[in-house]
Amino acid sequence: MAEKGVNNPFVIAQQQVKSACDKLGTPQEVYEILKNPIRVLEVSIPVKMDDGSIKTFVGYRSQHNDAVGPFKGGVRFHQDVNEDEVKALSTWMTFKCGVVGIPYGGGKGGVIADPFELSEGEMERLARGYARAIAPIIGEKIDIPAPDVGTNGQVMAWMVDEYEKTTGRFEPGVFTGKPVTYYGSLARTEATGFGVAIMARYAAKKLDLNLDGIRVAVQGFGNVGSYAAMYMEEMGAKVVAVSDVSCTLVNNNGLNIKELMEYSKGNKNKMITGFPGAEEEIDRNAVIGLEVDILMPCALENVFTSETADQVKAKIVSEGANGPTTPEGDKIMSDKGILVIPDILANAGGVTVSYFEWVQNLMRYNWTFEEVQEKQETSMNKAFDDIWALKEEHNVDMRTAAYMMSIKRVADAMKLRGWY
Ligand SMILES: NC(=O)C1=CN([C@@H]2O[C@H](COP(=O)(O)OP(=O)(O)OC[C@H]3O[C@@H](n4cnc5c(N)ncnc54)[C@H](OP(=O)(O)O)[C@@H]3O)[C@@H](O)[C@H]2O)C=CC1
Ligand SMILES: O=C(O)CCC(=O)C(=O)O
Repeated sequence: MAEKGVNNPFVIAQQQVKSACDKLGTPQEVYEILKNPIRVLEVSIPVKMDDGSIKTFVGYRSQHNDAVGPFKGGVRFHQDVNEDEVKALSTWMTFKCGVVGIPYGGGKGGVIADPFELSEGEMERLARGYARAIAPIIGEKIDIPAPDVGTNGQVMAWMVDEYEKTTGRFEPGVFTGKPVTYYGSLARTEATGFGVAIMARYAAKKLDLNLDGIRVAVQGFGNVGSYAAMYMEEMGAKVVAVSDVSCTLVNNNGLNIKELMEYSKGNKNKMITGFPGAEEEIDRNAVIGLEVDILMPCALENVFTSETADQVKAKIVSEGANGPTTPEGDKIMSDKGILVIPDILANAGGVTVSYFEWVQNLMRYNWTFEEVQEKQETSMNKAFDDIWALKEEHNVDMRTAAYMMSIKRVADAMKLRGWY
């Protein structure tokens, strides 16, 4: 999905930034600074495998911009990770943090590895090796990684432990997305999916759509997709389709999402195939063309492209994944009148609650689940309203408006700091 040539995500990220800079009329220095990450580190991680052999994995940490605050962004373990993908993801993080107005810049990490091919022990040694390798450039006030595709709270806990062993400093806030029992925040695990759902609900309200019985399809059933689906169901919608790499499950009366979450946990590689509560199983890619009102891409990049965007029948697309839509895909969906809630807004709940986790870590204090979700919702609804107002004022789509708002914040900080 994240190929280097066709639909290169970094080229797309640069185009998105450039087109919003042009709309804003920023001085050319702004794009000149924002077009590339400030630093990209490539690391080589030797891992002792269970059979006694040594296998070397390649990893990256890209630090895009820290004008507003420390670099922030997840770490992806996936076989298709590459340098340009990590650079794009770090660029998107800068502007995502700007959208919700949290005091961070953008960073992102990745390791070329298929987690499903690794035993738990190999996964732990890889996570620790990566944390050791990037330790010189991260820190609680410098760069704060978190989970992304293929990583989770346990991986973050290993990394915090390894960071302490490597540096001699106990800084639990150097990674976020940790388990609640080890310096994590309540409501972080749910945060990204919850945000994708509440942004869809907010958009539905704008379009006068009632959520009761509304048809929803979700692509990807990992951390983001599963909670997005669960919250949509709780809000009264019917989640009629869910996909992962194995298939798309369909049930026109609505899938029981909690049962599906339980089922996939116990299934090989956490897959959804074989779920008894589905009416039928169809091709995994068919999910995007189904007759639904709301579509939630929660997997990887380049889902809605010049070749596929035309299949979309939904009225609202809430982007849980980073970079699911290419600029051509955006144009096609916009021409069809589809309201696309851009990734840097729709999935900003994860980093927002990571920020709350970090604040709690620095204070050595804990908030309740309800407090965290309430703060998240207030922050994301405000971002939605601000972006909506800009979209109306400049007659642009929500993605361009989101970039315009965020670029202005980052550019103001760079100006005040004397970067241009
Ligand atoms: N975790 C977070 O807090 C945040 C994540 N995001 C973004 O959300 C997206 C998902 O991340 P997350 O849920 O954490 O990752 P996970 O690893 O938990 O889940 C990814 C899911 O995507 C599925 N998937 C992969 N390829 C395909 C495909 N071709 N078709 C259908 N499904 C597919 C996977 O299936 P399988 O398991 O079968 O391989 C899995 O269900 C990513 O783009 C990520 O960057 C954005 C903000 C925050
Ligand atoms: O929680 C975080 O810090 C970052 C999450 C992330 O990687 C993302 O929003 O893409």
